[in-house]
Amino acid sequence: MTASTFAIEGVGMTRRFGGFAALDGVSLAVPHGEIRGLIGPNGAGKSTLMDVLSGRAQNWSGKVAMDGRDISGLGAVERRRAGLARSFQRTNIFPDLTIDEQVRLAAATAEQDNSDEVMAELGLTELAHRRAADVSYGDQRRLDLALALVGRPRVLLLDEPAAGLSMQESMVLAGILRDLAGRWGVTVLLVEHDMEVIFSICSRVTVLHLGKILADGTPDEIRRIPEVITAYLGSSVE
Ligand SMILES: Nc1ncnc2c1ncn2[C@@H]1O[C@H](COP(=O)(O)OP(=O)(O)OP(=O)(O)O)[C@@H](O)[C@H]1O
Repeated sequence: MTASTFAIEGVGMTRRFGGFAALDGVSLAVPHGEIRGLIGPNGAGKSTLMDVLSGRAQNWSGKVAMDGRDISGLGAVERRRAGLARSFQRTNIFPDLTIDEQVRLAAATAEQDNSDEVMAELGLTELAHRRAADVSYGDQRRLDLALALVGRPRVLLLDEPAAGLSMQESMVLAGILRDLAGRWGVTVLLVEHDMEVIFSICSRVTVLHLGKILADGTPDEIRRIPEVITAYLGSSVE
């Protein structure tokens, strides 16, 4: 056990492109075991924030800590070894490799190889020997999630895992994620445009707008904020 209550914490995170601040002094702390939603309109800075937390960003300032340990100086691979995994907005798979090959490849960068367990949890065992290009889009999204989950990371950063899925497929994926995160004790930061997914599995939601935090609260609090209603929920709250 550590003294810190926060599995992942970013303090004063700033990233500029020229004179433009894509991320402008953002601080965010996610307690152990929480599934935190991160929402905001296109260009709000969500992917930039994920880049800074995961170690992919160059030229940023501020601090990132896991369990209270400053990991700001670590690169993406070192952070992954430290238990911080990330999935990407666009599918990150190699079309010509089999599902089994890709999961094992991802496991090579993690501390423990639990490929079989992850494939079973995500319903990929039956498809393990098929090429990624030959399975359905929904299966590919579950493979993306498997690649992030292999090695049982302590913290998982997910960038739109439900993108392109039907409502039903999205809710199934959300259920798998909630169940696994709960059983494995994974802390999750989830960027997702699908509000049904966000509101169904997140205990708190942070709203990012123009590189700053606009609001932070429970799903019930967030769904009453006028900017959120306008951007995501149409004119009615109910
Ligand atoms: N490499 C880059 N060079 C210049 N500007 C960039 C770069 N990457 C991001 N930006 C700008 O930074 C801002 C934040 O982008 P970011 O991708 O983080 O937003 P986002 O909230 O993830 O958006 P989306 O929901 O569309 O993915 C945008 O205005 C974007 O144009």
